[in-house]
Amino acid sequence: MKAFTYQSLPMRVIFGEGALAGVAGEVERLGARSALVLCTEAQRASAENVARLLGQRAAGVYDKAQMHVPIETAEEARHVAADLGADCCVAIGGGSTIGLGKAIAMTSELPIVAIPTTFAGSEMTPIYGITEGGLKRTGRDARVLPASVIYDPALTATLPPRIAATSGINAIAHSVEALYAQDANPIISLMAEESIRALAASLPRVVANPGDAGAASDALYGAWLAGACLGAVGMAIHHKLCHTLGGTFNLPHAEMHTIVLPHSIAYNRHAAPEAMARVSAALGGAEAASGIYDLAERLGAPMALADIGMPADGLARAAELATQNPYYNPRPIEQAAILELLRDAYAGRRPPPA
Ligand SMILES: NC(=O)C1=CN([C@@H]2O[C@H](COP(=O)(O)OP(=O)(O)OC[C@H]3O[C@@H](n4cnc5c(N)ncnc54)[C@H](OP(=O)(O)O)[C@@H]3O)[C@@H](O)[C@H]2O)C=CC1
Ligand SMILES: O=C(O)/C=C\C(=O)CC(=O)O
Repeated sequence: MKAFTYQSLPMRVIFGEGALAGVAGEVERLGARSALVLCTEAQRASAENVARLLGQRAAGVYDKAQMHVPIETAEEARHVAADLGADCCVAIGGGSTIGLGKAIAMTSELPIVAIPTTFAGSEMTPIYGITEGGLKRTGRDARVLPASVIYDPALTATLPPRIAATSGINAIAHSVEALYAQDANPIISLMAEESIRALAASLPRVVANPGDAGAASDALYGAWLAGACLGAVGMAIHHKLCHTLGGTFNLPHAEMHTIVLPHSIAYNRHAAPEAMARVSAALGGAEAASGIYDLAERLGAPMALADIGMPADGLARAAELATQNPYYNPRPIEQAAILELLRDAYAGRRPPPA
């Protein structure tokens, strides 16, 4: 086995049906006494329930979390936390809400208790993303890694099937890229393959029956593993493309990942054969690129960038931006080939056989 480094991330995880009831204990364990509860407007009722569970340890609720964390929202939330004298944030929601908690932690070092309600996996990473002037800036900062994560499958039960499907494939994308990461290692690759297997097997059950607690639990387990992979190793062309498309064209995050992933895999299919074999094994033998495409289609996910608001005349610009300061990738990043990838994703074409 080749030499590698592996560093586990310092956090505590509670997983299971009813785990939400432990939120006050997690805040207390951090030594915090005044938690700002973060959410989106639509999930305010969930946040107010968390505040009730926190009792005297609740400082208030801030309900303006938004996708891609606009800097204006981040700065307003930072002021609210300071004005309330918050000494902790509790983020209940998807990656947008957890991302807001990270933006507050970046400048205040307030610890985060993350309560994910999608499969995005942000709770497991020290990665932040903040959007300013139409460009999304991402980076790694130990201060933004949540101190505690509460996974309660009941909280994903209200996810609309389309969101559950695409958020699950967002998680699969983390694991796919972890398998061919420049700093890939056997431990994370084991987690990545298991993550893809668990998600590919459970997402059809979640979409068919959102109330299936066992399916939700299996999907959340897969998302946890995927998030841990994303937090532990570097990403490649697929995540670079999605950050470019998300930040510059403000496309819906999980749908964008779902549409682009099969094409990113196809781009790398001959440059990372071992990774492709592990994706295929996790899919039960299907070829990696077309297997992910077929899974997404079976889940009823959108399959074309054209259908989620990508302007046709933006493709060349996207290819140009995505190839500036590119992430590591197993295959060399060539702008013309990336533009072809984006055109296939724009049209929603099924990747050709390997
Ligand atoms: N830093 C990191 O490591 C990572 C960051 N991200 C970031 O996170 C964001 C994407 O995360 P994602 O979770 O996909 O997006 P959101 O948090 O925006 O959630 C996606 C959608 O799901 C809805 N939703 C969430 N939870 C529920 C629920 N329990 N019931 C019903 N609807 C629900 C939201 O509705 P509503 O908005 O109305 O609440 C929203 O419409 C992006 O900004 C991305 O960049 C993603 C992965 C990793
Ligand atoms: O954009 C961020 O907040 C940082 C990372 C991610 O979104 C990972 C991903 O693209 O799913």
